[in-house]
Amino acid sequence: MKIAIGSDHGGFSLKEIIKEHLQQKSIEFKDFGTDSEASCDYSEFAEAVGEAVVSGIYDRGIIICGTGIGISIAANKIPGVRCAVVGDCFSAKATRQHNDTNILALGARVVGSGLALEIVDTWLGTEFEGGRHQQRIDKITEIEKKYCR
Ligand SMILES: O=C[C@H](O)[C@H](O)[C@H](O)COP(=O)(O)O
Repeated sequence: MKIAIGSDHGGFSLKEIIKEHLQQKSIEFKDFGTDSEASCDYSEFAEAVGEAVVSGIYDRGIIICGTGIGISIAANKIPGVRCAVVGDCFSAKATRQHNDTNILALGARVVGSGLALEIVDTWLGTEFEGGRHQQRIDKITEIEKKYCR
C-alpha cells in the first residue's frame, strides 16, 4: 500500500511521528509537505494529497491540521475523495467498513500521538464491506456528478 501524507504547520510534528511509524512498518509513503512549523494554509496540502490519491498513484492519504477539520473540508472538495476526520478507533474502523474513506484526517491539537497511531493502524488495516454501503457511496458519487462539472 502506498500512502500520500501531508499537513499544515499545526499537524507538522504529528506528521513526522506518523512517518516514522509508517517507516517502522515498511509502509511506503510520500510526504507532500509542509516541511516545518512555519505558518501555512492547509488547503494546499489537502489538494496535493487529494490529487495524489484520486489519480490512483497512491492508495490512501493521511492529512493533518490542528483540528483535522479545515484540511478535511478542503480535501472533500476534490471529486473522488472521501475523507473523514477521526478521533477514535471505532470511527476509524467504521469509516473504512461503511464509507470506504480514502483519506484519513487527524487533528494534532485534538488527539495525542499514541491515539493517533492507533487510529492510523486501525484505519489502514480495515477493509470496505461493500454491499449496502456501496449503493450509498454510489449516491454520493451521483451528487458529485451533479454539482462538480
Ligand atoms: O481547521 C484548521 C486547522 O485546525 C488549522 O491547523 C488551524 O486553523 C491553524 O491555526 P493557526 O493559524 O492559528 O495555527
